[in-house]
Amino acid sequence: MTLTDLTDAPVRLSVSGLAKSYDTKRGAVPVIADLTFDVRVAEIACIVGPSGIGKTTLLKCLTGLQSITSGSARIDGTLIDGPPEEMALVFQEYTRSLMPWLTVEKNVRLPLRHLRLPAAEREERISSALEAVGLTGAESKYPWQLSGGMQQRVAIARAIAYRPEVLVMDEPFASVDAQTRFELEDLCLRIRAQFGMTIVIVTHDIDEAVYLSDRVIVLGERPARVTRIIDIDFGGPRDQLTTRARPEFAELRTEIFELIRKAG
Ligand SMILES: Nc1ncnc2c1ncn2[C@@H]1O[C@H](COP(=O)(O)OP(=O)(O)OP(=O)(O)O)[C@@H](O)[C@H]1O
Repeated sequence: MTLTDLTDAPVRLSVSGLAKSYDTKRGAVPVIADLTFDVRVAEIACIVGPSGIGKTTLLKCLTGLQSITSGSARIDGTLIDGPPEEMALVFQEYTRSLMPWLTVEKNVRLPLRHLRLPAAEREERISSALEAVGLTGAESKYPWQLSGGMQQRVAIARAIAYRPEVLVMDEPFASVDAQTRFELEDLCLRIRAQFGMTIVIVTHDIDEAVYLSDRVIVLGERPARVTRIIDIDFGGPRDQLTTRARPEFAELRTEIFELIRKAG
């Protein structure tokens, strides 16, 4: 499969009629009413919507950290009813997700302890993950010796060393400066190309969603429903300057902005 024919790729993540209520002292509070969408193998899907609509709640349901009230989420056809082995999660708060007392290399090594890998493969995964994120040579540094962007690269390296089928990211670039954000977005595109991972990202940044996505899933209404699913095809490799300068880019941005504004 090439990255130009993703529409023919099999469905990896399938969400069907997913609803979620939180049990509170005042009773069950519905947050998500009804979400249905698919994400195919090696696609990048961004989830956008107004603040408080339930984006993080959706990611928690997909990663098995929260139970689903009704409906279902499946990965390769298997029902998600706990944290799936095939998934890895990257949070916005890299400072809280990395272990400050462990070196970069040991942070990346951590989740591999649970996989019974031959030693050579384990070492290869660690070094290729660090290489993929441009951190070769920083193995013995501690997270607190690195910039925010580099720390988020470590968190991403840790996720990709695990080689998940689906990489889930919750506002992963919200805490870094604009230049680093562009670099990390391009890193995402490279990871998808190199490892064929399916990537699901929650973002508040509409431009980021348009730049990265094969499909943008717009949430609206309260409790949340899918307002629209927008397929994005720029017909070739993406580039921060030329892709963002295209007229279709501006049209898509405006369309999504309007949808979110109406939904908010
Ligand atoms: N554990 C919980 N118990 C009860 N209500 C919760 C819980 N977690 C989240 N909520 C509520 O669910 C709603 C959706 O929250 P969520 O964080 O999923 O939205 P979001 O779209 O990710 O928000 P933002 O864009 O601001 O990050 C909010 O009203 C929130 O207060």
